[in-house]
Amino acid sequence: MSTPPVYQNLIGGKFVDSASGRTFENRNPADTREIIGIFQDSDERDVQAAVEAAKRAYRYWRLVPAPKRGEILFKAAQLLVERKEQYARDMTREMGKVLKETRGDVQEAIDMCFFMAGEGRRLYGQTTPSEMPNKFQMSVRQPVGVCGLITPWNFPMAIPSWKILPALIVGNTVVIKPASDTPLSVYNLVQCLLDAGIPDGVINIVTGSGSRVGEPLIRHPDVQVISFTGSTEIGSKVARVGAEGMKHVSLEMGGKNPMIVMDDANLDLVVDGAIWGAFGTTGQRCTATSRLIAHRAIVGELTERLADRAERLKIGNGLDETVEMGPSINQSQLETVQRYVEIGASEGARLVVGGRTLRDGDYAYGFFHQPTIFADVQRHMRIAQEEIFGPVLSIITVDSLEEAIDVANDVPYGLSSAIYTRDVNAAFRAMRDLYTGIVYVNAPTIGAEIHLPFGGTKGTGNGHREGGIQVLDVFSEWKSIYVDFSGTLQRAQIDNY
Ligand SMILES: NC(=O)C1=CN([C@@H]2O[C@H](COP(=O)(O)OP(=O)(O)OC[C@H]3O[C@@H](n4cnc5c(N)ncnc54)[C@H](OP(=O)(O)O)[C@@H]3O)[C@@H](O)[C@H]2O)C=CC1
Ligand SMILES: O=C(O)CCC(=O)C(=O)O
Repeated sequence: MSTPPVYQNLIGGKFVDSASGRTFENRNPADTREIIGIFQDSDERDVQAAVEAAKRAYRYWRLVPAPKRGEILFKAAQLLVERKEQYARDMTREMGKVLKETRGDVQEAIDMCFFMAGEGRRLYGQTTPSEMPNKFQMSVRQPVGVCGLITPWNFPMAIPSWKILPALIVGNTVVIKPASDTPLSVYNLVQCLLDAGIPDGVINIVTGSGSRVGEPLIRHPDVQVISFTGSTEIGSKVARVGAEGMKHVSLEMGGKNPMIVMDDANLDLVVDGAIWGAFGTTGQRCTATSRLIAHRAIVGELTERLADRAERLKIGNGLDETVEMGPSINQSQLETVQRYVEIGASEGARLVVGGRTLRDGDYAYGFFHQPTIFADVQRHMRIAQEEIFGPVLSIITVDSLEEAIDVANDVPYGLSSAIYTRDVNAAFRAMRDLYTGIVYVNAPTIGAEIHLPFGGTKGTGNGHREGGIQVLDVFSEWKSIYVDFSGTLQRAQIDNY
């Protein structure tokens, strides 16, 4: 076997070893015998050096005209296009999802890069008329400073791009801590930005554990913005620390996404949508369809058809183009799936298909689990309330649209939802009443596009959005500017206040 490549931290434009000299391995979740790379096991000292570098670079980068920053991003997007296939293959090896999906992940980074490049020529502010004669006023966005970005493993390039690119276009500098399961995709993205001409210190990468790298990063007094995607447990910690330091904090923490299927729905569409919504990316999307809320009139036929399709899904190494579902990301995630399967059975849900870990033959060295469907699930069971982040779909039966919407909203999360119906009135009522950040009509809960806001209500986040121009609010401050060109002290101004 060839020696795995070694990746160093990127600090101030230089690739350097961690202060401790320690490293860790990144292995392929479909075949853990394969080491993807050796990465730096960093600590607080490396975070300190990276934040200092980002702080120095900020003095220069914030003054680079935004259209120039946009040109660099545009060039990076072109490089990503050229390297897309290689990066998708790297991502499948480090994360496990199938090639079609990793190509989509890189494509999202490309889209975000072009989108934010264009923002370099907009970054629109406002002008308003003044209450005074001879006075002009406007509001402009200004950068905030050093941004600390903490990213998950399920969208190893897309999610980092949703954070890095808006931060940079506004004029901030960044320190990113990638998920330890998928750091390579962040290196690939950043390499394109470096090759496109991003100056030293504007982007810094520090790899290592959440506790030794993530924590010091969020606590660092010179980090003004924290953008985090991951678990609710860590997200709430980030929020608490951020509040103490009066930082901008943006959190995206998952979902328990419902797909409502009414009795008039096109079941061919539903079966396709539910299979990819639930089992695409092995269920490891925060937008994954994890609850199917089906009308009693069609639930029997739908359950049978879904079970048949799920049973025939080809599971394996995502580099094989015929494979449809890859492994879970790691042993702990696989154990979570197993635990929830046991919980579902013990709660009295009916296991329709799947439910087992795959260990034989080609599966022996990976974290594979069968696509699993439970029927007769009651709305308050744990498998209907808690995010599993694995290939498990719960089917809940309802008798009306009102009940379906009530069940759909009755969870602690509010990221994405879907309704399948041919009744335009039902569709509009669902669009109005589903309390989620994203609603799909006759499409599954996955597949967001980057130029609309992405994020959710309730426990999904803290009110911010990634994607769309709304993401710029996380990475900027508004400054209102008043220019008085009368040459005198205007009386009305004094009298008014
Ligand atoms: N909303 C989403 O898209 C995602 C949701 N999840 C949810 O989270 C669950 C667990 O996944 P997991 O990867 O463990 O999620 P985590 O929240 O632990 O990890 C997300 C990121 O936070 C980092 N991190 C971990 N601990 C800390 C800390 N104390 N301070 C700062 N940063 C930290 C991680 O680093 P490191 O990788 O080094 O641990 C990683 O980069 C999943 O089952 C799923 O429910 C997970 C991923 C994405
Ligand atoms: O499929 C989507 O809508 C995007 C999903 C996503 O970004 C996520 O699961 O974190």
